[in-house]
Amino acid sequence: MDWAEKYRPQRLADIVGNTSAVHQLLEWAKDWTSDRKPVLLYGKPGIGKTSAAYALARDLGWEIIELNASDQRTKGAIERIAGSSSVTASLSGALRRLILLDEADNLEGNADRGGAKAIADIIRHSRQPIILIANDAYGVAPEVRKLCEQVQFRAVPARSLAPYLRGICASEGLQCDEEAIRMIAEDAHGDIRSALNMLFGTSIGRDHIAPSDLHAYQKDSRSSIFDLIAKTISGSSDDQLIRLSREVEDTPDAVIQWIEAAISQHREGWRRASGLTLLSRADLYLGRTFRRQYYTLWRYASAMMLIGSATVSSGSGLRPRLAPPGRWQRMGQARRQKQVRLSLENRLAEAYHIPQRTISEEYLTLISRIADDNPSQCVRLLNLDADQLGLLIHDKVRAGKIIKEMEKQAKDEEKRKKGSIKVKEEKKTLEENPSSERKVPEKKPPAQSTLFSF
Ligand SMILES: Nc1ncnc2c1ncn2[C@@H]1O[C@H](COP(=O)(O)OP(=O)(O)OP(=O)(O)O)[C@@H](O)[C@H]1O
Repeated sequence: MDWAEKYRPQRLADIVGNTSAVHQLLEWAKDWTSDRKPVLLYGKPGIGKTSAAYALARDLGWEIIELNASDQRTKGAIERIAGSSSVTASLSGALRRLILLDEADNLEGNADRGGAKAIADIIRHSRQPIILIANDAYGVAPEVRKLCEQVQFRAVPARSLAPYLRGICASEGLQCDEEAIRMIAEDAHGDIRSALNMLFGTSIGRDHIAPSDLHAYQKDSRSSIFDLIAKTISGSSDDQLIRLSREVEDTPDAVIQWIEAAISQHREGWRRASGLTLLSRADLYLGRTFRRQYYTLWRYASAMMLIGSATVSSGSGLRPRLAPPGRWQRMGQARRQKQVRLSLENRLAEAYHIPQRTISEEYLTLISRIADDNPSQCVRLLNLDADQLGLLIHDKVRAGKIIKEMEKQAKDEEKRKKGSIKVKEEKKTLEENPSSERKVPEKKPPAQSTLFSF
């Protein structure tokens, strides 16, 4: 068994790092009642989200049902599996049944059509606790996200990971040099699964690990795009660049964008101009590769983008900031924005019984003006989240404040309600037992509300 599985944390206390997230999760579970929101655990892969959910269930003696494969994500299947289990008592006699929805940021794919809506319905009606897991909270459909309490898992820093790796070496009887431990902890970038895999991979056939063994293991494994771009800009040899380009997982059309981002950082205009000219030639070859389905052309494209850029960059002394191309980030933001817009238009279409397209083309400006005059009423009526309101009133910051204020008011109202139930009980006790002398506070009138309409 590989070590990532062998050392999967069994109890919450075994989870490395993320103390406050684990605490938040435990508090949620301890106080759980059926009107409590489900939890959305999010964060990058390999940092313990799934393990934490299982460990929580084990610590509390809860049963766990996991739904993760996309073929289980059709509306009917979700309703059948999670819907029924969420409202019936556990057969095994466990106190509760924890429903785990992994890959919650992947509910809208082809096989999942209807998934997000089904999950939103289940969440609203479930009488059992639910944990959703996602890498990116914003990838989760807004109608689901806003029903959840969000708990962020963060990448585990190398200084917390190193002692953990040392412990594993000790229990495996493996000697590992401090420098090797440090390198593994840092190379993992917070991903504990990847650190364990690297340690396990390097340990095969050895009882001692030195930093040089690690290099050998890393060389055997795939090189990262970071190595490839750094080596290209530092002007490494043609052979080395071609070898690295075969090892990276990224396809040439992704690599070309990374190089473009790095080449654009040259101070000298001629380097930028020559580099970008070469990239545009490489891009032509890539286009032809796809159009003609003739993959031999990839080689020309790779050679031109890598060897060409290395020639242009050699001797520049540039140490580029290696970051994913800004265009991807902008595309991600645009995609997110589009999702918010679509969910808003669908909500309006449903509320006013007007087709979504008509809303988009004819009514959005009008509704936006009305919403601007009375945003909180609009939120109440249409059940909007901060992103949707921000889009409607064209002001993200104001929308955030309004939603926060409304959540606060809702909490206060909840407390007031609980208080008035208590007062009623005390009043009843007083009537039954007049000798008791407690004063009954006056009941406040309910908040006024007006209708939002157009
Ligand atoms: N915080 C942690 N403490 C201890 N071990 C961990 C932790 N995070 C990850 N691991 C190790 O990595 C393995 C994978 O972790 P897990 O499946 O919980 O990650 P994840 O965040 O849910 O990742 P993914 O998003 O890919 O599902 C575990 O079996 C465990 O060995």
